[in-house]
Amino acid sequence: MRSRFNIHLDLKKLILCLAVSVTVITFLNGFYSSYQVQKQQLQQQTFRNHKAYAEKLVSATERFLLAAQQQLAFSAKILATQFTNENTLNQETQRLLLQTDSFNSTVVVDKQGVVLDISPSSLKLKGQSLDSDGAQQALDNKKPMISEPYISAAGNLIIFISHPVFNSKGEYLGYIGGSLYLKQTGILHDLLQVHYHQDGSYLYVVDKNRRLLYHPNVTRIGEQVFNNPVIEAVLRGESGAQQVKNSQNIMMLAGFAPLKIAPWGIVTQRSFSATYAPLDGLMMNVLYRTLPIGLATFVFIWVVARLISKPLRQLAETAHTLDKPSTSQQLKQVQSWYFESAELRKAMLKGVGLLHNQIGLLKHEAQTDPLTGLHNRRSLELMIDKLTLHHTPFSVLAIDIDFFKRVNDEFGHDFGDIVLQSLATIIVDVTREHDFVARTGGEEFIVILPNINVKSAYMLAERLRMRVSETTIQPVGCINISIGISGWPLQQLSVEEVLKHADQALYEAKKTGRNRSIIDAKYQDAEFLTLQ
Ligand SMILES: Nc1nc2c(ncn2[C@@H]2O[C@H](COP(=O)(O)OP(=O)(O)OP(=O)(O)O)[C@@H](O)[C@H]2O)c(=O)[nH]1
Repeated sequence: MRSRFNIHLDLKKLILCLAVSVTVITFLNGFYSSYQVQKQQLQQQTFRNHKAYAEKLVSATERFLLAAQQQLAFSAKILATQFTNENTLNQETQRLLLQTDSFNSTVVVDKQGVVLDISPSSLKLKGQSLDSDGAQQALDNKKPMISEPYISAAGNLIIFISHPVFNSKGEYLGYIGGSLYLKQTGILHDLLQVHYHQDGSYLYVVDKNRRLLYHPNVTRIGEQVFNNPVIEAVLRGESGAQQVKNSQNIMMLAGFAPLKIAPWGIVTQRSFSATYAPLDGLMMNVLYRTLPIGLATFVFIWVVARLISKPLRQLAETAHTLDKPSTSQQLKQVQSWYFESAELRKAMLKGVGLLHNQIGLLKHEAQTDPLTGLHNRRSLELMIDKLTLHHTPFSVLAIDIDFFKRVNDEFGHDFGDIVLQSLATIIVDVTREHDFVARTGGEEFIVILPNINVKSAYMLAERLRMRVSETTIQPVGCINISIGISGWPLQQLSVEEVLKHADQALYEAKKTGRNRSIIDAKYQDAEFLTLQ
């Protein structure tokens, strides 16, 4: 039956395919898992770092704001007794501006909101009323405060830190304050800029109105940012870390922490691509390191596949020629080194043995006369072909039982068979081992005598005839035979003609009284046979 799949895959290729697929899948799975684990670790690490970083910046910023408030408190104490002394006012505003380096400008304002002194003086606001949000808040609150960001009279985005000034009787005199220009360099800017990472991380500070107080992109300072879950979380007073999409729709890993001293929050973040960039190199490294082992595994599998498939392939190839005599030898040479192939070889050897026995038996039956066990006509033809092929001369005896019909008629067919078998035994007994005896018809026999001339053949025929006539076959008694003799080669006669001449001589013997041997007339003068 034809295979449903006409695929020319051999075992070696199948093993190789299977093993390579398993190896590649295992490798890819390992590679992918390792990538995912590394990525997760990197993400966790980045979250931890950024949260810690945001908290650290919160504490640094709070320290700075606290220090600024303390500096203002110190000045307010001095001004409590010197509020009308212009020199002292000027000294304090300048000292705060230059010594502390905390503010972009400093100012002393009386309780009506009029500027008593301002540094730098280039701002030219002395004597003017301040009506900015920060100034108004400071006057209204009469306590230390940090304002919300607002646009100053000079057009700067400002945060104003102020401290009230009370005299010894506790009367409110005004306040002293310092402003931080959010869009310009200053201590707050420096503080946050110093910490700015060069690895793709950045941070921003946001106030309760979701307004950016600090951002590395200065143009965005003052901008309000809505719908940002990280900003919402930090303004709720939470600190932590999470993934977030920034305003440019870039995925970020963010850490965040709120300030306590002001309603602000600090967010530090890094893009996915910057975070995971080292992974590419790492994974390439893994690939390079795994490659030699992978190649070695492949070679190992290839060799093993060859070893496993070799005996089976040899057995499969031998299976095509089971009827050849050399098959057994070929099977014995197959090195079946593992159980299944060894068993298969054993079974094939057994099968081949049985097959050859069967073939031999059939061959024997095809060339044997079943009654006498002598060669039959087919076998006779093969023998003659062989002799003529090798130019081996031979003589022919054509033998026939005289009046055999009478035996059958008188004793029955079965006893007739016994006579035939007895005659066969006598012929084999009288002839030599390498002479060829065949039963070619009912009671007709042909004997081929290789390398025997017709004269010697005649003498053997006579010996045979005498022996037959002297042998008693129970219950038939004695029988006689007639023999015609010819030989090959003779002149240009073919083998068929030679056999015909033996028949003619036999006919002659019958005609001239039976129980005799006659050499065909053509051979009367032939003393010896010679090759032509
Ligand atoms: N028992 C037996 N008889 C056979 C067999 N084959 C042929 N015969 C018989 O052999 C006989 C041959 O008879 P004929 O051809 O008349 O020859 P014959 O009686 O021997 O007479 P001649 O040959 O002239 O001497 C026939 O009776 C056949 O039936 C066989 O296998 N067994």
